[in-house]
Amino acid sequence: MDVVLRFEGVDKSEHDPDPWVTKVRKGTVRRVLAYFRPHVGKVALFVLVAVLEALIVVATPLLLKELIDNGIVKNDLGVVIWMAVLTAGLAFLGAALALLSGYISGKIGEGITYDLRVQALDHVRRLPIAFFTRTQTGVLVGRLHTELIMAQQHFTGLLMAATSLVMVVVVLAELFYLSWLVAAISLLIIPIFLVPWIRVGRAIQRRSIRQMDENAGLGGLLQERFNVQGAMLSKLFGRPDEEMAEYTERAGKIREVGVSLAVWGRMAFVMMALMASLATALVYGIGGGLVLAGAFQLGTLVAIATLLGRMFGPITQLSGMQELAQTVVVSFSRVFELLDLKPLIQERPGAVALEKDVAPDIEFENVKFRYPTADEVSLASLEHLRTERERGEVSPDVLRDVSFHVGAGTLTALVGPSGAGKSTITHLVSRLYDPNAGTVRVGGHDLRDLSFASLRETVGVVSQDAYLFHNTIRENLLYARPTATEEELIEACKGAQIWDLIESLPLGLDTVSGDRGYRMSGGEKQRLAIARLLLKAPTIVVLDEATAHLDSESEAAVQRALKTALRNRTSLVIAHRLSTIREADQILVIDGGGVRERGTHDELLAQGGLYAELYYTQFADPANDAAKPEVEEAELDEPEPQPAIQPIGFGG
Ligand SMILES: Nc1ncnc2c1ncn2[C@@H]1O[C@H](COP(=O)(O)OP(=O)(O)OP(=O)(O)O)[C@@H](O)[C@H]1O
Repeated sequence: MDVVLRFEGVDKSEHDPDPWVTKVRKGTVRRVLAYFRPHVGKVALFVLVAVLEALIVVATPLLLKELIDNGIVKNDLGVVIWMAVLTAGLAFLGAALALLSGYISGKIGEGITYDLRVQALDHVRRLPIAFFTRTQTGVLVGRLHTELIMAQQHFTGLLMAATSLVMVVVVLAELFYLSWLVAAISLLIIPIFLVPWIRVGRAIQRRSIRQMDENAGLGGLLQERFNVQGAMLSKLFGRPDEEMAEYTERAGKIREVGVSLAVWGRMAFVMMALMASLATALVYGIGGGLVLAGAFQLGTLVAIATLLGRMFGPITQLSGMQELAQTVVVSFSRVFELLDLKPLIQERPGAVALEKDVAPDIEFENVKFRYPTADEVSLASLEHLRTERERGEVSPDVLRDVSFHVGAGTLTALVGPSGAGKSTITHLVSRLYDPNAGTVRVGGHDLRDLSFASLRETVGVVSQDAYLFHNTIRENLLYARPTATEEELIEACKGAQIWDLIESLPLGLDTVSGDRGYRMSGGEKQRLAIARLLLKAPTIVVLDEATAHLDSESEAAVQRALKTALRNRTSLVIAHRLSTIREADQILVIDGGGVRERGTHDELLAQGGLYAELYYTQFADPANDAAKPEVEEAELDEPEPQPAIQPIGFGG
């Protein structure tokens, strides 16, 4: 077998050097073996038990020989009874040892997989956001979970195969001791059985891998289509017939490979049984002749036949050992591949913490930034589509020489056309990415000098589409501050204008929200996110004001919630509402990855530049009352009609 495993859902042409295939790097075996180190004691015990098991297996035929030759043939009932009792006793001991061996191999296999899994999870959670934006979630989850389970199973299988090695050696030694002629003949005929057996093994292996591929492919597709957003998109835009055809085709492939696997599995079983029967016939044929010729006794013949019967299982297991070992190495190397991915954003040794509860200022100085390419942050094997890599992806500059200062405790509004770079600027403040040149400072410190813990504490982010875990509202809120009391939770919810709603729910704070829970509107979700922010009480707030999907009532409530959230904090807001923009101490008009204009609303209008243009474009829609200065105060208290089409000028 080639030491490769293919990844799901990717068509591969025959001669294509395929990045979706895991290639085992040099040193991988040594690396796998290193995981054994903490389990050396258990491995030694495992080997000891394997030897004892093998000794019991070879002792039984000797007892049978004794029973026949000195008991039955010599008419001695005492020997017959003793030997029968001893055989039964050994059978019990053998069964107990087999259980013990299974337990130890399970402990070793599970222990090593546990170590690897914990290490991988810890590593992946440290990877930068760029990794997650590049990676197909289903494949990543598969790598961290399903494939590891498989690796563990193969690993345990490998350990069990190792016991077979001990067994075969001991059985062969005894065969030679009993009759070198029969032993030699059996050694010669074993390959005749083994060659087709290995072929069957390979056929099964190939089909198992294909089955995994097909299952993972359908799993990934379902994960994408059957989550709430995916289901919504496919209901609104999907082509049900084509979609169903795709599901059917994939399910058909799974069925096909499943049937083929069942047939080949049965074939393996039949071959085993056939092998054992033919061997028995052969041994009794040749051995019977030798007994008649007086070469050895009847008891020896029975012992040899029994021994051979015991040898086929271990031999067939051994025949698959090399492939099993390769599969284990491949499975591990797929996780190593992840572990070797260096996090682009790391905490500097000796990183400092910002002073708590004091709003710091924010400064961008000649910041240049481009999003990392796939090669820089991700693995080809974790991406679904390969087009970018194949074309030699280049990543254009998104921010070119951005400089600005946000005073401590002030509000800066970012406005500008869609794709201008506003969100990117906010990403740099929370250090989701590091700039390629220039510096981002908070409280006078380069962000790269701050500890992650301090940065997390300082910067709070509310995005447009607030994400909630599938858990109770309470747990979602406590995520921001696990120690918060009931009173603090309620206070935060009141501040975020969401308490009335929560109170009206039958289960209140214990209502399950998130993907499969209580369906919250966009505005409600954002207010809950604001409550989460209030609980966290950061000194810097980064906010992407919601535009879409807010009814006028919840939009007014969100605005009120924001007033509380932004008070006494340094705020950077991607602003979509005139009220926020007018309240800002400074407006930055972002265009083409740079700060094109800066000033207050009135100053910028007076300049008659891009801001004024965007502003009047928005005004061009007479239905857009939100943009009219005179209704701005009222909108915080009373619902008002909203524009049918969102303004394109102030963000996207
Ligand atoms: N993760 C990413 N990887 C690569 N390019 C990205 C990524 N996110 C954004 N971009 C690109 O960076 C540019 C700036 O995007 P950004 O989201 O900062 O714009 P924006 O001003 O916030 O736009 P909008 O108002 O529409 O949200 C765009 O050209 C966008 O395509």
